[in-house]
Amino acid sequence: MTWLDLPADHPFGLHNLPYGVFSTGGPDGERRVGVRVGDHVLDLAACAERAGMESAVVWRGGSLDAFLAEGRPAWTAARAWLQDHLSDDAARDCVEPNLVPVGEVTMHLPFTVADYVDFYASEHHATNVGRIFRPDSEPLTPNWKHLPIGYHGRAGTVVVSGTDVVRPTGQRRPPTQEAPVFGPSVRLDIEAELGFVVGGPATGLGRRVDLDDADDHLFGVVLLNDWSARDLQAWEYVPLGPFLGKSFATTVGPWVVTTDALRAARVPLPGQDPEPLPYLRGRDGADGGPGTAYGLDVHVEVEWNGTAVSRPEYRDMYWSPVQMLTHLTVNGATIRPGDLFGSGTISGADPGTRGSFLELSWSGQEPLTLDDGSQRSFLEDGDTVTLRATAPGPDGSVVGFGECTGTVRPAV
Ligand SMILES: O=C(O)/C=C/C(=O)CC(=O)CC(=O)O
Ligand SMILES: [Ca+2]
Ligand SMILES: [Mg+2]
Repeated sequence: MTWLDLPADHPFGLHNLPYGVFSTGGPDGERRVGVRVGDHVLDLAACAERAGMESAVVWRGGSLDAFLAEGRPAWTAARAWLQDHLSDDAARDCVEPNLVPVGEVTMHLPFTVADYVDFYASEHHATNVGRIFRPDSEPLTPNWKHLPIGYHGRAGTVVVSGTDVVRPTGQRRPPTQEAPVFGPSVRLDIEAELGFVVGGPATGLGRRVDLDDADDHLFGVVLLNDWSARDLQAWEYVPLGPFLGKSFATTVGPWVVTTDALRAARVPLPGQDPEPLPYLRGRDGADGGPGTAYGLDVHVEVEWNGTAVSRPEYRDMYWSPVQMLTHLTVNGATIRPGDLFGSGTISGADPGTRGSFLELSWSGQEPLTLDDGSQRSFLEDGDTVTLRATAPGPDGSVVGFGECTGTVRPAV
């Protein structure tokens, strides 16, 4: 217990300490790196400077970029320093003046997104989409259980929670027609995902990251909504995969929860059969615990205009984040700090755990009823979708991710 007096079950207690970038005095205020502590944001550079910490400089500059580049030893040291400082009465003088109530801040994109990749790591999601998009084929393609399938997305349209999403316009082919039409998407959807934030030294061209080293490149985890225009997607994706149906916006949560804070949330994967090729194979954990290719016990909630419509469980994901990162570099492609990769839509076997409206409404055949009595299959203008998540922390504590929200605006 410290002078901060945070309840033990607070999702932003000292066991969490996620990083973000905030301003006060509105969105145009100076951007500062912050750490969420309870219902406050700690101005990290100001606090560290006041404490005479030499490395405080990495937190100046209004983004996490420099800190991400430092790598695992610096991340671990910073976490230990924060935990010490925030629980030491003697440090109250440098902490307290630099705490800003969370209601007074505007949150910004926490880091410069370098390359953005999106995977497809849920067997249930891939099976559902396969059934809906390709009813005449096997739902899972022959490669699906041999490699984590992904595509390269658009880093420049990754936006922070709270940013409006303009309904995309493009080509779609109505079901009864041969020729495409042009106009606003009429099947705008979401995808509830986690995003993994890469840090540490950039790798060189031609090098690959071994599975055992992948963790050292994983700084943290954000909530991620991969907004998807299903009609644009269905018409354009053969043969090269997702393009304009997904590149118009991807929303991330404002808080980067560190992989250090998620140690207690590691769980074994649901099971991989057939066994993957050696470069993707982890080592088993002791006593049935998580191995080196671990899953994460993160509980996600999807809310549509205030109605909770789904509760995806990240532990249902087939591929581990370290397998995704390893696979991403196996051809010698470089990674660098600020790279972001999405897990893919988080869907489980239970219909109440599906992470997209395409699946929840089964492509419009089974509309959902919201609490206000209205019915929905896909998004209407003015609709708001909010993702939330928590994970178990040490000793019965809870790790919060905050919210990842966005409202749909009419097409231009
Ligand atoms: O199976 C398909 O054709 C496409 C599926 C997706 O929507 C791709 C995607 O974004 C991956 C995911 O979120 O799991
Ligand atoms: Ca996706
Ligand atoms: Mg997207």
